[in-house]
Amino acid sequence: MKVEDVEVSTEHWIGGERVASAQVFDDVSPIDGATIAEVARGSRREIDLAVAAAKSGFQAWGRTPPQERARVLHAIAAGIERRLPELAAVETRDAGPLLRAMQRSVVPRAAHNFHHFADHLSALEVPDFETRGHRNHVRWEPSGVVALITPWNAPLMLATWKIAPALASGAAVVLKPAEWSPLTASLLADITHEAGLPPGVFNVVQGLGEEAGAALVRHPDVDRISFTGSTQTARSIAAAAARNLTPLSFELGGKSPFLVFDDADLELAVTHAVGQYDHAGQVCLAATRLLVHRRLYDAFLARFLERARALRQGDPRDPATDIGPQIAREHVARIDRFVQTAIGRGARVALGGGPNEELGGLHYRPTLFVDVPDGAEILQEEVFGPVLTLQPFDDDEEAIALANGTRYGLAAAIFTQDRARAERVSQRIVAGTIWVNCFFVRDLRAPFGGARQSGVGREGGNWSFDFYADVKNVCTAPWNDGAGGS
Ligand SMILES: NC(=O)C1=CN([C@@H]2O[C@H](COP(=O)(O)OP(=O)(O)OC[C@H]3O[C@@H](n4cnc5c(N)ncnc54)[C@H](O)[C@@H]3O)[C@@H](O)[C@H]2O)C=CC1
Ligand SMILES: O=C(O)/C=C/C=C(\O)C(=O)O
Repeated sequence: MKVEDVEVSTEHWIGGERVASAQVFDDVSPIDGATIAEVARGSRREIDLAVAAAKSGFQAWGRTPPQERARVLHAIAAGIERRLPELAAVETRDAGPLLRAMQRSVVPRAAHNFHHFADHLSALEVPDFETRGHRNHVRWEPSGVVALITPWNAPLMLATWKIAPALASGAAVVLKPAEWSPLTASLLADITHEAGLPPGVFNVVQGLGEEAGAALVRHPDVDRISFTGSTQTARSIAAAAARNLTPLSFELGGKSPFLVFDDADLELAVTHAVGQYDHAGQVCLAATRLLVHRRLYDAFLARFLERARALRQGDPRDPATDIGPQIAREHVARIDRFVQTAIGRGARVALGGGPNEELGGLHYRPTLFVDVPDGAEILQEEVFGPVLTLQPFDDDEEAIALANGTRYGLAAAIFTQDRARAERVSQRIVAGTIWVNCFFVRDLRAPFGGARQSGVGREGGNWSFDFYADVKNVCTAPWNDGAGGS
């Protein structure tokens, strides 16, 4: 079928072929609430087929020389680059991100995910060290079938962030994309095929989490599970994985702090603080708890409100739009529940505070809470919408205590012009990633993941290979064949 004039298959991609299901589910666009596709609703049957196809595809792919794997990955990246306009248009219609962000950064990042892990594979440095004349030689061996489960908020970018290192390591993949934004995964399947990836090495099963997703994670032939999504879903996946002792990697929710010290560059800090509304706040990393030194508090608040009031909500395809819609009406209602509960607890709305009905109710107004009572839910739970809180602090100790005061530990942002303070505070904040005087600067060699309830394990660079591959050490005694060495 056609979405934004692009031909997109709504069937699964299994063993190099399109496969239908008896049942379908509706894919609704967040732009106008229209049903844009009826997508195959996979069940245990399709998961069994896909895992079997991956197992079979793995036999040859796992033995394919790294240079050849890297070549195919670069070809996939080139396919993504070639089809950038289509991928951007379809994902914007499907999930609601700004079209210009898709074109400028998200689709290029998806291609970069493949280029990066292809290059990483080619340059993989194999540790080799000696123990009393014995040589230890470390190898990353292909592991088998990898199950990938991804969320709706950044479907193409987050799926390729996992698919690329999994394929690079020699594994075969079964991807279950989120049911709220399933379409670019289907286009990606076409791209992998055009790039020459052999049948069965990459499979996509569409469907609902509790049905197709649950069947995939409990499958005994799955060798790895990598999941990005909510902390709540992670618990049921961990329980399923426990039955087969399947190794898992989780990238989960967050409630990241944004610390502005009294020596910070105020304009820089405000620019990044307002940026936390990007993608209508549907970003796991979003630093939604603004913690500002009391001396800067009033100036920060005034400047923040001025900048945030200038943001334009609208159609994400319009270049003048800064903030697009939320993913679904249910999600708008969920965000509003958090906001109304906060108001009920006595938090004061300094900005926004409800859906933008003038735009049809799928947009939520950028919202800022001040004077929030200690312990309020809005300071603790991930809203996953354009809702920020602002709290003052008096000294570094209080800032650190507030920053660490949730069950999450995904990321943090620190704004200060004092290097020593940045170093000291970074050491004490519990988070997988800390940005100092910047935000969302990503290098794919860096470890990425969350502490506490924000994740299990790290991906990125060697950490991805350590997870997706079977790491093996070969320890060899000195040879007595006259050739020397071990
Ligand atoms: N740490 C990170 O890198 C990121 C984390 N996220 C987190 O993702 C969440 C938002 O995404 P959602 O799609 O709402 O999360 P979700 O947890 O509801 O769903 C994520 C995926 O899991 C599947 N799923 C649901 N129940 C399942 C089950 N029982 N078994 C197997 N699979 C199941 C869904 O179909 C979907 O594909 C937020 O909490 C956000 O913070 C989002 C992006 C990045
Ligand atoms: O850069 C990454 O690998 C992950 C980024 C996460 C998001 O973009 C998100 O949650 O939206």
